[in-house]
Amino acid sequence: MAPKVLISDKLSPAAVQIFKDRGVDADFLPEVGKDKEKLLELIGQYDGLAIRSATKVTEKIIAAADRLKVIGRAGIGVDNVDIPKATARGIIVMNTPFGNAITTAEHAISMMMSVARQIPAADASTQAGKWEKSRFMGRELTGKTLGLIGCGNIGSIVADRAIGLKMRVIAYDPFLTPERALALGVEKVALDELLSRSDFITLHTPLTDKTRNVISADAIAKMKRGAFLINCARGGLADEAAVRVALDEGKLAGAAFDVFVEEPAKDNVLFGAPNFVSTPHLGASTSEAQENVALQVAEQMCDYLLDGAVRNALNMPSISAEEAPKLAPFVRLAEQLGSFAGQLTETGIEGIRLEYAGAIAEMNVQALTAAAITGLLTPLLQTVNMVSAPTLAKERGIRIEETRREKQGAYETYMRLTVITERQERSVAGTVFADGKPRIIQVKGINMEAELGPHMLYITNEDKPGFIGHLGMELGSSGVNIATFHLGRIAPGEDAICLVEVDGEVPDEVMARLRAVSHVKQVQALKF
Ligand SMILES: NC(=O)c1ccc[n+]([C@@H]2O[C@H](COP(=O)([O-])OP(=O)(O)OC[C@H]3O[C@@H](n4cnc5c(N)ncnc54)[C@H](O)[C@@H]3O)[C@@H](O)[C@H]2O)c1
Ligand SMILES: O=C(O)CC[C@@H](O)C(=O)O
Repeated sequence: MAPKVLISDKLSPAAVQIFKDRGVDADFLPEVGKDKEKLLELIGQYDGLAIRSATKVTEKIIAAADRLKVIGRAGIGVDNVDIPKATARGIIVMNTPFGNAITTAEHAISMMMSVARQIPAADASTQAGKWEKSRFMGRELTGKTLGLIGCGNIGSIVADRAIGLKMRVIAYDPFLTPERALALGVEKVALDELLSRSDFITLHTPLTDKTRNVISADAIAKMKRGAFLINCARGGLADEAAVRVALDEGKLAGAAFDVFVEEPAKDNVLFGAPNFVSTPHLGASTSEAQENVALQVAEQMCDYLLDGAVRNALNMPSISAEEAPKLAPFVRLAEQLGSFAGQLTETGIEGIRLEYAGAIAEMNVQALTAAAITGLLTPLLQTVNMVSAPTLAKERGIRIEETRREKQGAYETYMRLTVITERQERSVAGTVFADGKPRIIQVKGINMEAELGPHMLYITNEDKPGFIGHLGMELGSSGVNIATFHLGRIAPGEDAICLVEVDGEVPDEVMARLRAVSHVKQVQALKF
């Protein structure tokens, strides 16, 4: 029986044709994405679901999706898909990371020009017969400083176009290496410097815990009076109420938003503010981009449904069906080592060294390296997966070194990942035990043995009597339950590391109290 795909958003008809040509039954029902009940009723009949942003693939939808094997997002952002729930049900989530990048970058440039010259207001006034020539005084772009927050696919295209407009481009992006910045012709700066120097600021990051409200009232206070703000990335990167105040007070000369905290935006606090320009999430809406992403998603979904081949999956490594079961725990180990190091890395990564010893050295090391890079980049990049991770690392000028060795020491398999940054080298090593579960066995050369849980605390401290009791008391009195506790140290009295698994997220105020515990040097929450 041919696989069946539901297209529940407005995808280009080109996608329907691809499915048909390749022998996949496709139902094109673009209104279903907006009708939760209808989607819930229908989803159980399909092997594939092709979407844009209107369809919300929630836990409830996934629970009802008995046959679903793949969700294909024609676009970049997958905020509308519950990926952990899809993963738990073995459903692959794939996207098309590059198909609409140029179009979205062009929209950001259009919005910048539009707000700089007050085009929408001038248009409305002119068509109302007012001819208010003296009301609309614009700002020239030439020679002005454009600050990019996020310099990935879209940010770097915006940089290229802005340089063509004779702007000076500066960028804040922790993953931008100096070499990549040089190649793009942008100056890499810290966030505060970007805020204080930019005439125009455009946002190009995913929405994560670290980027939410990156433009807050405090950030706006650091900006130049009369600066402009453009957001064509994700609602929530800017605090909308703070932007409204800044527009009303004239601190910001204008703002242009394509994306909003709540979409569809019907009654937003920014509506009606002075020199505020808006579009209804049109960043990717050109016929070219929609054709690109529709064709790509249809081809990718057919490849998977018909041949089991995986491309641009966000929750599944690209490995053949035969080797998958054997490799799976080692892929998990590689991802955990990468994620561990990535969550502890604050500055630009110059290189990664991967050492494989024992039986692991004979495996599909390329897949394991890709898994390690995926884990490393995931805290900062929205769309990284095992297929794209090596390319993304290369594009960012991150050097990858791999070495394979025979078994040494006590472990049958040993994998060590070392991250080389501008400032330091940090290594973390692990193995997979006979129970198939990955373990961390070394951090910064310090031996320990820890299984990682969903919520971990990474603590570095001086090895002094009383520290463990003090830490336990602090966590206990704050109501934080300890699941597991692992210790390691260089030598008595020297640097020590403590990995604590806790049952749930640790509130900020508790983190602050832990940092104040005597002999503690660093406390960081890690999620796996
Ligand atoms: N408006 C639209 O229709 C539309 C269309 C496509 C993409 N988007 C959105 O645009 C955004 C960028 O997409 P992309 O394809 O360029 O993604 P990308 O993953 O290629 O680039 C994101 C960049 O953000 C950087 N970054 C991550 N965390 C950061 C932080 N805390 N501070 C500064 N930089 C940080 C990363 O290092 C990376 O270089 C995403 O949010 C995406 O969903 C919107
Ligand atoms: O599908 C759209 O129109 C928006 C897509 C965009 O937000 C994306 O993340 O790719």
